[in-house]
Amino acid sequence: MAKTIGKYEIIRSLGSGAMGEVFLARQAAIGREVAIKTILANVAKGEEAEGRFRREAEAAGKLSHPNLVTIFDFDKDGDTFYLVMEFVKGDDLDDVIKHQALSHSQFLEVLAQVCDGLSHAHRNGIIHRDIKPANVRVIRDGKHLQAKVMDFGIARVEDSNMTATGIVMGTVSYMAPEYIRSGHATTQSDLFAVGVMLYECLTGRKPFAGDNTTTILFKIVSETAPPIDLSAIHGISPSIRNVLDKALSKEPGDRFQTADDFAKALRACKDPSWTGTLDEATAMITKHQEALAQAPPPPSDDTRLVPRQAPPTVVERVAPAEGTAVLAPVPAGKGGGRTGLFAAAGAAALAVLAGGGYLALRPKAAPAPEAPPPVQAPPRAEAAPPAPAPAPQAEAPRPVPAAQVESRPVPVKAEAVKAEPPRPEPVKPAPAKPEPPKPEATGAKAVAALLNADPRQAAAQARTLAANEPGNAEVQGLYLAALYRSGNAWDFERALSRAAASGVTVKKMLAAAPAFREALAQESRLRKAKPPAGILPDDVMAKILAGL
Ligand SMILES: Nc1ncnc2c1ncn2[C@@H]1O[C@H](COP(=O)(O)OP(=O)(O)OP(=O)(O)O)[C@@H](O)[C@H]1O
Repeated sequence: MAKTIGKYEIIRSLGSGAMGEVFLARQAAIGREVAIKTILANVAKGEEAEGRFRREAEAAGKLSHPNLVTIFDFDKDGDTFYLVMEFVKGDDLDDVIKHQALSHSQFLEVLAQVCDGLSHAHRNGIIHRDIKPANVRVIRDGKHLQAKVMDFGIARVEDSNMTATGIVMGTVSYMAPEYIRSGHATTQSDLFAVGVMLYECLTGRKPFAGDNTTTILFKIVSETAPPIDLSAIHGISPSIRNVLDKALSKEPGDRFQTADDFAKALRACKDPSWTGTLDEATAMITKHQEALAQAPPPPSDDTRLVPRQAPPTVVERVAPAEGTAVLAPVPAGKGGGRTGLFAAAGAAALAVLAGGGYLALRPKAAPAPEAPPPVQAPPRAEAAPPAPAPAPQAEAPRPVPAAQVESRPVPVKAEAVKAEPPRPEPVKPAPAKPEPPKPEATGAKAVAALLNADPRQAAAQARTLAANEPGNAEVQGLYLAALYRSGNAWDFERALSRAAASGVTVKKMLAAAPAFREALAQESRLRKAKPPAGILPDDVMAKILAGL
């Protein structure tokens, strides 16, 4: 190992990652310890590499925030590019998670600070693109807790085309669905990654787990994370489930719109008694109990909510264990710039999902592949019960062309569908399924008849009706009821906004659609339960209340 790099004296190696090696070094002139990240020659190869890395370092160097690692310098020694940054003592968040070394409330504070740092970066036009626990350092100094986001190594200036060298990197478990699909990462993609970390901090497991990259990518794009078990989570608000649902929404528009909003929600959840606008919501809904009480009594299985998770899907195993994915370079001129490049690579990834085998995996510098995530949460003082086992895998489907992957129906093994963890209200056994109406019966009545037996199917049918009759309060209310009974809070929110845009108010739907009244009555009961367990996020509830 060289003893110096530039004007810095190397002390020791701190570790290595996909981009190169990181050293602890000393800046002799001012006696300051720094961390130096060298960039692998093959990563830095290419005509524009130097300019690109310089611009990135320059952009990241302008950031100054207590929750972001400070960049001091960027230079070249011989053929080696290197980045000089603040040396951060402490532990990587992935180690902290592995050992469950913080309370749930402390984990929320760490993630809120990550959001604080990201908020600063986002306001300055920088997207991190590789948010993951290994890139967050946690400093614990007595009671003081500080998080620092590191490694803007693949961060890009918004709107830049600087990835044209053809290499796209990121750790797949934290990639947002839209980043996988299109290669276009936004601030929302960073926030999705924080959502993944939140799930991991709370459960010790990754929300989209799998023993190979293909499975993980497929799950991120098409499956809902297994619901968290609130009874195993202590000392924080049960509203964390709503926060998590929102953060992990597949659609960027359904997530927290800013890192500040996310940080606020996380900090609010540190208070176990916090229910956000729930108190207000409950009080106001109570005012309308009379109206709601006039609704016909709920059907006998009214408390039975369909699991929010998508049914287990079948994925063919092709790729080796998860690592940092490097999507194969596209020759210059063929990819049409960054988006084209990644779109091609994204299509390739989907082709792999379908059994193609295009995605190349580049192992991390450490020779051993990343271990698969533990099936059970690590032991905690509170002795959390074992986490739900991952969805069973069934036999692989026949490969299909990439273009078909997103739209084809996901093969389901009916017996493999798992129920959501118990809700506070008693769960009555589901009645025998009534005969589903004939396929041609697609009117409001048919949808209403399907509501109990198959809310997802009802929602699918009601969606068409709602699109055809945007101004029909009965239909819009029915659609919302079906979404509610499917546990689909994010589509509920979007449908609510669309109805409002068409002049269909909550009041009108309450009057026209008994199923909508029942859904709100159900939500009201769940929210009044101890602990509260409504399925709608607070801001959606606030919208409903605003419409009353
Ligand atoms: N500024 C820093 N201060 C202290 N330690 C650091 C600093 N930057 C990186 N490290 C440590 O150096 C090691 C290697 O970091 P690096 O960012 O290269 O890898 P990584 O994040 O694990 O992987 P990847 O590059 O694939 O994202 C990690 O253990 C990390 O905690």
